[in-house]
Amino acid sequence: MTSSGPPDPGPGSTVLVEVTGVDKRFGTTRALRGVGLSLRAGQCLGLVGRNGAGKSTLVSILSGLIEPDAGTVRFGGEPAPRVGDIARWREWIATVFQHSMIVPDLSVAENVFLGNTSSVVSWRELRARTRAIMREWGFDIDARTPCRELSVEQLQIVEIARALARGAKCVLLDEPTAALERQAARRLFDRVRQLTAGGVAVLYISHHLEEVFEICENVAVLRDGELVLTAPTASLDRDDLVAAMVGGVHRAGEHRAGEPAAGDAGRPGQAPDLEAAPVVLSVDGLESGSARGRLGGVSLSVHAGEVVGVTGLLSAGVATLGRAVAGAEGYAAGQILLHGRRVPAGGRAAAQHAGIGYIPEDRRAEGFVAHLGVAENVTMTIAGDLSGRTGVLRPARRAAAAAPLTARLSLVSAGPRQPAGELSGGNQQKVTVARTLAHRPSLIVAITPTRGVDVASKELLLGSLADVAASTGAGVLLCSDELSDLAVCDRVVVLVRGEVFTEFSKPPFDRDELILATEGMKGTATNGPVGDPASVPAEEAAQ
Ligand SMILES: Nc1ncnc2c1ncn2[C@@H]1O[C@H](COP(=O)(O)OP(=O)(O)OP(=O)(O)O)[C@@H](O)[C@H]1O
Repeated sequence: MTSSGPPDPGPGSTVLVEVTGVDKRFGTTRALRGVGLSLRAGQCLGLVGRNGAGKSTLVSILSGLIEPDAGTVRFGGEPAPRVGDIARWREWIATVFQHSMIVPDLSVAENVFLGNTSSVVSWRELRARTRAIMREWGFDIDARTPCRELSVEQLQIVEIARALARGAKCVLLDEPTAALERQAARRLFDRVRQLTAGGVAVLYISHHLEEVFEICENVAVLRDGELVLTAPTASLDRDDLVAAMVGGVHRAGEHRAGEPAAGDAGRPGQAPDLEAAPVVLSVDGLESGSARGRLGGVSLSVHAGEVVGVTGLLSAGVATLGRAVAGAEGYAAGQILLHGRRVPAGGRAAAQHAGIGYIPEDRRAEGFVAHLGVAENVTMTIAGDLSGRTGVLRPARRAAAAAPLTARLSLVSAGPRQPAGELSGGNQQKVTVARTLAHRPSLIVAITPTRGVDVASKELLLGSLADVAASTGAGVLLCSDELSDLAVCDRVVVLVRGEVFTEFSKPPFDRDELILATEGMKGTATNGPVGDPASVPAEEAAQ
């Protein structure tokens, strides 16, 4: 099953893109070593690997953004254009990145043909061509709409349409469901099938293995920069994939040597009566008019040692609630009390001072300082304690203080001094989490904390949050639309249109009931609990 070179093209399937022996170094980090793979017409190849395995580096090379140190990229049997000749590169490959490359102030048609027009432009013509593409592929978006008015799903469609307009034969989708709701993710799967049926090759990068099983014919696994497995998805099960990713036999519930298992910390000893524990957080009648999801009078509480999940659809106000409690945004009415004391509204510094740790949704904007080293980021909020009376804080002391936290989250870096901005996306998220854990807050607000984190690290991350709650008596407010995150919670509050719709207070929580509740319906349990990977079909996992 293991192979390091490009897999043999099956009969009748044309190899459109072929990568052989690709190496890429960043300083001392060997991000890719001798990687080879093929993208074939009409096939969807999944690309998976742990955080830092080299997926984004390979995507950047395939997208013509960076040059490999060694190895070749061939399009249709010919050497690829030189790096930088973006126009010719886009005739073969177009990438839909996690962060939208759409210009919000331009219309759909302008974005579809952005950088793809001769100097004399007939907008009428471009609109007509955009309409033709939308029609051909069954996309339903008006070519004249300004992109700022579109949803995340529609923006993705515009990016796919842009790829098709350039005649790209291969489309790379990098974590495409990360910001999509369940139904939108399902529609995306249909579009991927449509693309492959039309002869397009798709490279599908995801941490959601269920998605890979659902839509990819083949899957390639990167581990520490090496391609360790390429195989038909039908010949593997989830455990095989995880084993290839982590490098060893990994069965559900097992963990790597030296890493604490999620189960160890999942709900250690199940604190007998959390309701009787003192109230850490009390949210009272919170109202907000936030454009990202309003709140219409939300009240809830979190007790010491308790992990309370908050979930709902994208616009239900889940992130708004988390951001307001963390002091990252203001609110119109209501109050937030920590240990009975009112927390000033809308000030992150004041909230942190009061004891509220924050794992933000947008780690790039709020989570870490890119040019500072890993250890400096992790210990940023405890620098005063570490330097003690002398006021001198040596890098070695920072590194020693950060080490247990980064090890616990299995953070991959070139060392404690590596700038956080150079880390892979998932490892940047781990820096954010480690920093929050470091200052031992009495309440942790985490918003979609496992987004972009690999499947094995998710367990570690969630386990760490639960462990902190159990061992220090901190409260955790876990705001997430990923149902599998909620398995670690003691209670789950479901928001619908900015109001508390219902509460689940007895784990394990039934995923079907949770889904129904997020849609504003109440049902009867029929299926397995959340967090059981075997029982979470792709549409739920795609949340
Ligand atoms: N510009 C850079 N400078 C230094 N190191 C880098 C740079 N870009 C990537 N790396 C390193 O290369 C390795 C591979 O990173 P890459 O982003 O490709 O991983 P990934 O598989 O995409 O991870 P994730 O799942 O977290 O997004 C990591 O160790 C990362 O720190």
